[in-house]
Amino acid sequence: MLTSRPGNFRLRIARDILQALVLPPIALSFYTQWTHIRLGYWSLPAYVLSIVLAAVARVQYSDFAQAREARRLGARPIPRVVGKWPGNIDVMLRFKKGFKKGYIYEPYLQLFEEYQCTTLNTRFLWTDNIISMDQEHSKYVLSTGFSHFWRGTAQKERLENFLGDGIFNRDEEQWRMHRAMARPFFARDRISDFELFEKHTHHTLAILSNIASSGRPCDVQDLYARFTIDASSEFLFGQNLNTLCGKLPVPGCEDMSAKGTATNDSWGSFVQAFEAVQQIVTLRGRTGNIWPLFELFEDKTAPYVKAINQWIDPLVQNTLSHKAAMQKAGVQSNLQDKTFLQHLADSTEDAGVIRDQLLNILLAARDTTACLLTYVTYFMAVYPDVTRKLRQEVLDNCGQEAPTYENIKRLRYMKAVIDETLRLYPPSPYQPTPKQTHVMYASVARPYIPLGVPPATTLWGPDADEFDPERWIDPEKLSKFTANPMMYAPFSAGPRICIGQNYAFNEAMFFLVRLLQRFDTFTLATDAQPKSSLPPSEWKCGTGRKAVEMIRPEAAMTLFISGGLWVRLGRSSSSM
Ligand code: HEM
Repeated sequence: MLTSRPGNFRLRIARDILQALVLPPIALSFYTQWTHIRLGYWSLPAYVLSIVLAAVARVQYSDFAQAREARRLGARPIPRVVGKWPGNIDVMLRFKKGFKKGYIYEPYLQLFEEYQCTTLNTRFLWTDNIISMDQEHSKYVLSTGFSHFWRGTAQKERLENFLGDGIFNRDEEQWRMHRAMARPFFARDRISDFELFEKHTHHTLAILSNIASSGRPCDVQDLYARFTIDASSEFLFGQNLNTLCGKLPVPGCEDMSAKGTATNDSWGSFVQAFEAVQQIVTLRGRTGNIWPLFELFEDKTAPYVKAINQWIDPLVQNTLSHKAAMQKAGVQSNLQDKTFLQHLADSTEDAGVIRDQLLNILLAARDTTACLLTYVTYFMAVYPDVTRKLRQEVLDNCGQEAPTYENIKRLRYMKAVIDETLRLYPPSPYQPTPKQTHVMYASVARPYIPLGVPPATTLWGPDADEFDPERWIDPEKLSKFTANPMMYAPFSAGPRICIGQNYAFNEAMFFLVRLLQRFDTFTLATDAQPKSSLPPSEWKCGTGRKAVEMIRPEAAMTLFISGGLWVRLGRSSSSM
């Protein structure tokens, strides 16, 4: 049931090329033979013309069919981007440059502003691609109209080698099965296992204290990723990956990885590969459905996936060996005593499936919560008043003790800081969701656009791009969100809503309590930041967050800070 792999991307592009470039000349050749027309010198131009005419006819027919369908459904067509060059190639090139040099989401924002709308069809190379930051649209795609949408073949083609059979890359039966299998492991008693959080938090803080006492800066983005992967691997797979024990990036001399920094050891190789492959699949998405043309002779993800597998396969093998040993010994354990990985192994012997699901969950659990903690730390560094207020709340409610579930529920200001951070920097900003059945949305990338642009201002008010945790406390400010909850959905919505949301909140809040009990100042260490990752000076002339940003936010499947977040931590005198 689990192993039906989507088609090979080379076969698909070969079929497309055949349809576009070979079939029209063949049809013309049959026609000329049948009608005994001799083309002579005109053969070549006629064949070329047949290709062009067939392409035009295909596009015209698709437009006609869409318009007819829109009339039938009483739908309003989505405005199309009209570039200067055929196939909107000029806009594509502008996007490429914008994503490389500009501020995050800028290419999308510019288009929305140019066309004065919140949903647009970019129609690169005559292929519909809908981008939207419209809340009603999101609600329909993710929730009320869920059954009309799916991940679809295009996404699977892009991600197959990386995420394969995992939950993010599957639809319908396979997705339902993954979700049903994972759900019991996120029940409240399991996700409130604070002993586990304490163990990994303690380890992380010991490292931070050691670095802080020497006055050195630390790339907390890298450290938080180690913390989240160690905690979640033990929580879900019963195995501590112990990445916190590895070598740490050294300020000023560390190589930049695709996202942050990476050490030159086994963990570093995994990180390099894990992040590089995310960049490649993001680029594939931005290139449109012709991306296989650039990978005809090599699947660019292949070497990285190989490196990831080398790191992850021992985990899978351990699980299968454990299962075999249990079976041999005739031991039957119930669900309550199993880890998620053991439960998964009970349903399949296929090491590939186990590996894929493992990787999907690690991606979900590592990068997202690490991103949240990284951006909260960024804001604590930029706004010392926020840090002071957070710390006071922590000391008032928890003193120097490890927080309990009940303590955490009372930390209203901390929850507001987290919500505000997720509003400005949603760790998982895109959820490509193409249509499955007849609806008037062809395919949807759903960028969250929380910045200072007109639509965001219309939703959140004139201070939309400002970091203001009071937005989540002050009743008048909060009423904006309560009247329209879809304007804030960092965990997505509908049947595919994040399954780890409460785990993430518990983990992040637990960690922040312990962090603030020990440290009271956070200072950005731009001297340690790799130079190429600093925000370009021209950003200062921009608007909204771009003008004030002291780091460079970027997105490749998940959000991150280019080059990492380097900070110096000041130890509180009242700490343990
Ligand atoms: C701040 C932290 C987190 C954020 C912002 C977040 C956000 C999201 C979003 C937006 C989705 C939908 C993605 C899509 O449809 O493509 C999602 C799905 C998911 N998340 Fe999270 N997530 C977080 C933490 C976690 C953690 C810690 C775990 C597990 C330990 C987790 C597990 C999952 C899983 C398994 C899915 C797939 C659900 C499905 O397709 O049915 N997430 N998350």
